[in-house]
Amino acid sequence: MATDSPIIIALDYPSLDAALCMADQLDPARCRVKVGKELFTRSGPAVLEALHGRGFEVFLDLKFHDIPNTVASAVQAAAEQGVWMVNVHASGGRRMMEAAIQRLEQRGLTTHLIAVTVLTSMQADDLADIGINVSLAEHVERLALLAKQSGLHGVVCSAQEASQLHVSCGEPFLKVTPGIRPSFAAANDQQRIMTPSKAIEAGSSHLVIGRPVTQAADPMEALEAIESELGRR
Ligand SMILES: O=C(O)c1cc(=O)[nH]c(=O)n1[C@@H]1O[C@H](COP(=O)(O)O)[C@@H](O)[C@H]1O
Repeated sequence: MATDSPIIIALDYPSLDAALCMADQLDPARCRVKVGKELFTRSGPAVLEALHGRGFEVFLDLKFHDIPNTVASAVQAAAEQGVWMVNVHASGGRRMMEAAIQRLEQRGLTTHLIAVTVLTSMQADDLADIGINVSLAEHVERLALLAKQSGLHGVVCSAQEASQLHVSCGEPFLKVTPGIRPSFAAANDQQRIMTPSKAIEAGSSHLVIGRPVTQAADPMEALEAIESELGRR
């Protein structure tokens, strides 16, 4: 079931049962869901089947980063399981991204392929630690342009960079933004954060939201507060 909601709920849970318990409170007409490293490592493809069976479009967030052939094969494997979106690290480089998108095209697979620019948990200091001495905004833009030139459908970035990428990468180019924090939520380990409404105003196409909903005392109330902030209820 396709939804026009920009909201993607991150199902960061340690077991299939816990993830499905949350999914069963959600409505596939009102959001998509994201399966990340912990849940997929524990439950494997069974979680994708279970979520697809409930009508959800799934973003499989495994952030592949390896040699081109390995990443292309992993992206193909994800797409053949019917996921709506899958991601790689843009820092894997042009040849890696081109191999991945070409593999999808050769097989007629329509899964969205996007690239992580700079993780939303990072600040300028963290980039300096790994030898990157340009500004964070500049590095995000460089990786986003590389993803676009490699033929990818969009990027993962922070909402703080979305308006800049709207200008430099043009449209249509997906800007999937984690680090979303409604005013009622704690930042946790996220550094580059923004509220849901500001993120949409800045040009985010999709908002990835985890703990502000999944760890709220009443997750549905938290989701509804976000929907009303976005004028969707
Ligand atoms: O690719 C991602 O989804 C991602 C990229 C990024 O730069 N930052 C980031 O937080 N994420 C994911 O987005 C989700 C954010 O969750 P919360 O911080 O709980 O809202 C987590 O599942 C992260 O793995």
